[in-house]
Amino acid sequence: MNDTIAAIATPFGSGGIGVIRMSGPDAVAIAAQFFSRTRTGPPFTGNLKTHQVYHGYFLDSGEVIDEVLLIPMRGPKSYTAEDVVEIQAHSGTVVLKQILECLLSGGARLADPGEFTRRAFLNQRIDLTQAEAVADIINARSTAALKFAAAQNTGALKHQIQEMRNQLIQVLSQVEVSIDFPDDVPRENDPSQSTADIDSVMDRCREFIRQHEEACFLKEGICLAICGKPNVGKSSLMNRLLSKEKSIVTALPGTTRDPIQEAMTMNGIPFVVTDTAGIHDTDDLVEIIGIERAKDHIRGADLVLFMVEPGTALSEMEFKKMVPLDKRMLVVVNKIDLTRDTNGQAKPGGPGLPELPEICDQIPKIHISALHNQGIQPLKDKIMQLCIGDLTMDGSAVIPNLRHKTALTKALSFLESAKQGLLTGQPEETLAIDLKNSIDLLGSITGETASIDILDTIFNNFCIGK
Ligand SMILES: Nc1nc2c(c(=O)[nH]1)N(C=O)[C@@H](CNc1ccc(C(=O)N[C@@H](CCC(=O)O)C(=O)O)cc1)CN2
Ligand SMILES: Nc1nc2c(ncn2[C@@H]2O[C@H](COP(=O)(O)OP(=O)(O)OP(=O)(O)O)[C@@H](O)[C@H]2O)c(=O)[nH]1
Ligand SMILES: [Mg+2]
Repeated sequence: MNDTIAAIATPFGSGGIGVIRMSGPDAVAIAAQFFSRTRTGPPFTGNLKTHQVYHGYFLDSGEVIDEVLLIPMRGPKSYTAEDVVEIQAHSGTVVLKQILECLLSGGARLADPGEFTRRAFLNQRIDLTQAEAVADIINARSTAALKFAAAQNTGALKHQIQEMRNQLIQVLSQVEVSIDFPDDVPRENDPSQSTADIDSVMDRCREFIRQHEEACFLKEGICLAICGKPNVGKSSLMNRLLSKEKSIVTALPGTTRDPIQEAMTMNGIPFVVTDTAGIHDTDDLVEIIGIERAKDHIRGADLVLFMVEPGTALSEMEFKKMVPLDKRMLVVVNKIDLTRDTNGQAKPGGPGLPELPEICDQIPKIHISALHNQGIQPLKDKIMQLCIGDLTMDGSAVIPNLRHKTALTKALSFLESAKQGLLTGQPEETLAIDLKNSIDLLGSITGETASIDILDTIFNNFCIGK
């Protein structure tokens, strides 16, 4: 990286200030050609000290382009670990472009998307998980996602993966000793320490993989669909969850036709909630289309709230027609006020709890009254539990990233094979290959063994100037 790159680091459009940054060996010299402490020049020739803020003017052939602040940051104590210069100018596309063009004419090259962060990685200031965390911070859609990305940015995931990888390197070195010096190691060497080490790394891989879906929910948000027969109170629940009158509620069955969608956050996690048309057999053309759309949303949902009301019965056939069985689902028994008083005592003469087919036995259930605002907080807690599970929000390492999951899954299968090899006394050479493969796969997560293709996919998804 012996050239110097430059880019506008702030978004296009007007704003308070705009930042242009440069990184590379000539960054300070290039900036100095255009910088003066006074409006009339001459260019600053003194020594620009690192991590100091200089007030002055950006001049193009003696003409003031803007009043700016200039910050030199000498490597390795900089974002890229190279010499970095930031120029803070007034924001506005024309000003920033003009300054950038001067820097390019002065010897800098326009940076590729993500190239600053790529340099930070190539200069080993950060690893790949931290580079990915930078992108996740920029794209975070919720406070929860931001918290995990920030933890990853400080190296939480890197350290865990490195620990696992080091543990395997230990095992591999034992194996290699017995390949190289077979006479020094008793043949019937006790493999239990090695299997224990492999087991512990496998457990940690499994734990990351198990939490992957929950971690994705944090990052991407969760789609909830409220569905059920007409008039059970779906729209009433929608409005309760949103705390506003979004959907029309009437005593008439068939009120909701089009799916009604709205975004909200619960416990810092983004949700998109969809209220759908009541599903039943009908000849009404509008309702038929509404029901088709309801089913599309049910298929696309991460969690289906399947609503039923007291005094009704549902056959297995009816149930299967409404929701696919493989869905993450919560049965919401609404209008519980009709069967129970506020103390939970059965109301004499009131309708009984809905009768559900046996296949619903395993599905979690919750009782609420959307009309009387009862059981809404327990419902929210249940939704969180079903989607996020035991993922604690303490910012510990998670893998909200398919690349990590794929690498861990492959590493796991090599470790499985290595463990079998150990137990069945297979040749050390085969064992060593399995171990090396899993070590490389863990290394690909942090970037120690990542290919150029992986780097390109990661950094090309960044914006220019990052
Ligand atoms: N103006 C500005 N604001 C910014 C950034 C930036 O580059 N410029 N950042 C860009 O993303 C973020 C801050 N991230 C940064 C991370 C590391 C270093 C850095 O210079 N690290 C060196 C020196 C640390 C030190 O002096 O203690 C290092 O780690 O060696 C700078 C910014 C957000 N805000
Ligand atoms: N007693 C009682 N009535 C409720 C409750 N929740 C909703 N209702 C009433 O049930 C009726 C239907 O409510 P909606 O929310 O429109 O029901 P829906 O499932 O959206 O109906 P469709 O859109 O027609 O499928 C309205 O009269 C509501 O006031 C509840 O918890 N208890
Ligand atoms: Mg409705």
